[in-house]
Amino acid sequence: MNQTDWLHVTRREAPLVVSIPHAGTIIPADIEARLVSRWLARKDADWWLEQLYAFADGLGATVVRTGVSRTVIDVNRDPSGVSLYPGQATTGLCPVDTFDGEPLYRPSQDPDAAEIAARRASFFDPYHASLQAELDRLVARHGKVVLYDAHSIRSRAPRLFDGELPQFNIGTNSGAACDPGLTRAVEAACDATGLSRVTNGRFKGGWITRHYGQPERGVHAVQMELACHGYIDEPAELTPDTWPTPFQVTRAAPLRTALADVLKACLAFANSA
Ligand SMILES: N=CN[C@@H](CCC(=O)O)C(=O)O
Repeated sequence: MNQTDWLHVTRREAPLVVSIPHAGTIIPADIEARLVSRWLARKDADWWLEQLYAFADGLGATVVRTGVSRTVIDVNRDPSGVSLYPGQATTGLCPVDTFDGEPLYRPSQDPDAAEIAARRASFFDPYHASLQAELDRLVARHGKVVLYDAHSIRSRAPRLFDGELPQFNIGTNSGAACDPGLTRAVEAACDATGLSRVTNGRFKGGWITRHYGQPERGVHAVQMELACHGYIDEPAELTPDTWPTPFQVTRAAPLRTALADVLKACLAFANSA
């Protein structure tokens, strides 16, 4: 697969990079043939994020997005295979089950170490080479850059967390990934909506936030995990007939306005002395 078929980089000049690691649905045919079902393999995608954040390049943000499904390889996981949350339920670099614990592969079809290494070379490394190059380019130009890692998830996923997720879940690797001033600015933009928000709750930031967030080197990273009911219907029961639901432009409008304010707050922080 040619890189341009799946790796999308919109290059702009402002000191803000938006990473979209989980909206992809591409699964190569040889992998798909070994999966339990096409639907299950795409169930945990961050649906419609490219539509939700379509305004970002208009703000001057550089956007890096993979079209490849996280089921093939998850670019938000440590490439060495170390768990994001040791001892807790989570999905891995080449996940073998869904958020709900359903097996993704037919019996004896899980990827072995050689296949994981090949997927890493094909899809993980190019994504990160692009992300690193864009961050380097913008740090060289501005000195200080915000990396905003964009996610969404169902508001209820009992294997991963109790109860219902707030609308905005900000992750900064418990404060290590960015200056506290950026965290406060993003929190303020979320809180101005009156909608629910938590910082470093269940979602503290994945590998992208943890790896690139190095304030001392000019990269301030923040992860935004949205409860997806802010822009789409979330059915009580997920089946191939009910999920995913379509993107809803009207429903998404207030959330988009809030997210534009969040990204503007990121830019104001990056442009500050
Ligand atoms: N929708 C995706 N969520 C992220 C969250 C990472 C974290 O735990 O903060 C993921 O699975 O990579």
